[in-house]
Amino acid sequence: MPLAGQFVGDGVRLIRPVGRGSHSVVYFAVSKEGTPCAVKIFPLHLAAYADREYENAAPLDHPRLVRVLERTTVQDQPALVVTLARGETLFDRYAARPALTEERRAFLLTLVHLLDALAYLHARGMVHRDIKPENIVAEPDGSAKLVDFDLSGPLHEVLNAPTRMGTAAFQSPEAYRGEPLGPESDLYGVGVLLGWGLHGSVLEPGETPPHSDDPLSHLHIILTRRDPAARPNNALWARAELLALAGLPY
Ligand SMILES: Nc1ncnc2c1ncn2[C@@H]1O[C@H](COP(=O)(O)OP(=O)(O)OP(=O)(O)O)[C@@H](O)[C@H]1O
Repeated sequence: MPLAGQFVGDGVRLIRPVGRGSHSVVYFAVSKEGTPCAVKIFPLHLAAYADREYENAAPLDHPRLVRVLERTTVQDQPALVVTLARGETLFDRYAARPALTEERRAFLLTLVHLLDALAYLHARGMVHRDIKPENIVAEPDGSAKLVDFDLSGPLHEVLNAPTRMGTAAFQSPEAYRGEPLGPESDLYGVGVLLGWGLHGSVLEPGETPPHSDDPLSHLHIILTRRDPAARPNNALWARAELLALAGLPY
């Protein structure tokens, strides 16, 4: 049976797909009061992802994070009702143009909002572990929200078996090695995003960035240091540095 038109949870009606990830399909939906929201639907065998995302994210409440409202099911598939992030993903928005030359102010605002979200998460003892353009939804002025907490978890979590968290191009070297991850690993992803904005493409891990006269290239280089111990681990410091280098007021 098609999912569009189905009712889930407390009278939430699915309207149409709005995004797709490797673990789920996400629908635009409307609550019974008429409020737009999103419903993230997982295949049955990934119920543990839905449970983990609900456990990790339900207590979170920050303007730069979507809120996970309810754990439910849709035609027996595990699902989450989530507040809607308006706009388009950074991946869609900047697929064909370097963000920092074409839309500097909007992209800087997006990075500031991302760092606000990470500062909140890190202060609560959590790490996102999957910073990438598909997980950041931005409005035309650059206002952004971070989505997708199914890989998130406690800082420096030791898992039963080494697990490579995240998505290859944005993954820190320690995430690639399957080591426990801290705030500096999320900031590595921010650094890769910044490099993408500067150069219009994602560099290969370890690749020397092309020369750039942009003052922000300094921050790109230090946020993508391969040694996690030599990399900044404070999102608020990175936010202040970003604005100072960009010559913008705090
Ligand atoms: N709350 C939301 N509001 C609007 N769109 C959303 C929302 N959550 C997710 N999306 C869209 O759905 C896509 C997939 O969502 P999400 O990243 O949570 O799925 P996933 O299966 O966990 O993906 P991944 O491959 O990163 O593990 C996102 O890239 C985004 O386009």
